[in-house]
Amino acid sequence: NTITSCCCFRFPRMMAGCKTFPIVCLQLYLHTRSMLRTCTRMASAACQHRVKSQMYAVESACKSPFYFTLKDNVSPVSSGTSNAWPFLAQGGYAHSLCVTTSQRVQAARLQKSMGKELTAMVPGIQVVKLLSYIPDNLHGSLQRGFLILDSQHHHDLQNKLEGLLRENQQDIQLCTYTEEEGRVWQSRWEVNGQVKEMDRSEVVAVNGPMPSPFVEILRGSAVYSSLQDVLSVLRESAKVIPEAEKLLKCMDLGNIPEKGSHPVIVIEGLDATGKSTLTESLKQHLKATLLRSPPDSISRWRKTFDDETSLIKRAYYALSNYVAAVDIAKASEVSPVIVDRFWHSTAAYAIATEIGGNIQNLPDHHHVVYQWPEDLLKPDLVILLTVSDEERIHRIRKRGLQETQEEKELEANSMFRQKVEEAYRRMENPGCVVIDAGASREAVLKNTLSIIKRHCDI
Ligand SMILES: Nc1ncnc2c1ncn2[C@@H]1O[C@H](COP(=O)(O)OP(=O)(O)OP(=O)(O)O)[C@@H](O)[C@H]1O
Ligand SMILES: Nc1ccn([C@@H]2O[C@H](COP(=O)(O)O)[C@@H](O)[C@H]2O)c(=O)n1
Repeated sequence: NTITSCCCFRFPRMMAGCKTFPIVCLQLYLHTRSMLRTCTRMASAACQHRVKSQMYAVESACKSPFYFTLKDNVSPVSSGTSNAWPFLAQGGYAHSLCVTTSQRVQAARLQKSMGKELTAMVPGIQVVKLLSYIPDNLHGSLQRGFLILDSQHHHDLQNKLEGLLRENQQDIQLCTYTEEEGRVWQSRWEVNGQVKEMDRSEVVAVNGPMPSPFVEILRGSAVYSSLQDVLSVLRESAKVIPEAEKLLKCMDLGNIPEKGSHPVIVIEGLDATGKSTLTESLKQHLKATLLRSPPDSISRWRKTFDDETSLIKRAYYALSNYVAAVDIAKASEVSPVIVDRFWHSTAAYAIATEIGGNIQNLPDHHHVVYQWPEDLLKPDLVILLTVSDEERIHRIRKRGLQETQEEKELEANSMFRQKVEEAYRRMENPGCVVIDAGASREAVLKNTLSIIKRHCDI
């Protein structure tokens, strides 16, 4: 950046009036371009190699992550190190695949497609999320990937992984882990004409940091904290997703819209907790305007973004709240506004999807991911509807609509539901007022109206 700014701004000013100015400028430009290319190549090459302090974190379904690092990285007195590898029991193998490209949209899309490919590769293998990073530069060094657990040592798996490496040799790093007499070795593979084992290093299990890197990377990769963050991801996405370009054109990038004098009330909750039923009734009772996020103006692209990586999908939903805020602001000048889902839905689902395992793995209370973005119109009241799992599933079945993939997952995965609801409960500024929506429609409406009266000037 410094070189470019010097070339484009400072240098021309210094040279103004000089006859050779255009030639010098061109030479400087070409030189700068070649230097930048060399830098990019060096950075990419550095990514392909091991860095001594590199740490790996493996997501675990029911516990905190499993961490390991190169043995050279661990001081002999460092506590908590052990080499009990849960994955390598009985002569099994494990492989790690990390995406090394630094372009985040490209990296996220490659990771998603690799995840799909790996899961379908060989029956019986297990694929879990893995992060590789350097502790004092987590965001700058982060590489996402997978640990592939092959307890039965399938012969064709290694060939298939080599195929993947060959196809994506500039963008991924492949390592294999084997255990020999209680010591675990990491072999790094590289394409050099053919796929070759480049080097072998001993790795050891170590204690990990709190909060875990899976929590630390949530902000900016699934939970956004400003419109600028969202736009930067969508602008990068627009190079490969035409719908992102169209979406950006819908965004009015003027000032932050200000709420009118009437109250804005958001209704949140898991699917089939009764949000649509309640919001329709509130609309009638309060003579309110009913809006939803995503708003109709951008919902035609929802399916495209639902099929995208978390980074891009969540950017779509985050943006949809900013787009909805413009309508909410206008409507609240003339009547109360009821909003069916808003920011809390975007954040709660993103957190619960990204954080594997159980509720204990969620970011602690008051974490930054639970905070309302400062540049987003703030509602006066957020109500969270909760019902028991049995009742909710009963309502889904009775409703008889076709379920989305996410709804199917929600139905199948009780832990996921609990994490979404707990994330909702941890939201702050504004937090949620929780209503038991398991009662009759009339009782839920009555209870909600009395809470609205208490909190808002209605
Ligand atoms: N209090 C209630 N008691 C019994 N059934 C209810 C109640 N509220 C809503 N229902 C029924 O439960 C089903 C789901 O309700 P609704 O569509 O309002 O939920 P929702 O939260 O908007 O769902 P989604 O988020 O999936 O759109 C509907 O068939 C609705 O008629
Ligand atoms: N503001 C929002 C609204 C929705 N989502 C995502 O959509 C899913 C549910 O939408 P329904 O139309 O079925 O209510 C929800 O699970 C979120 O993933 C969002 O992120 N932000």
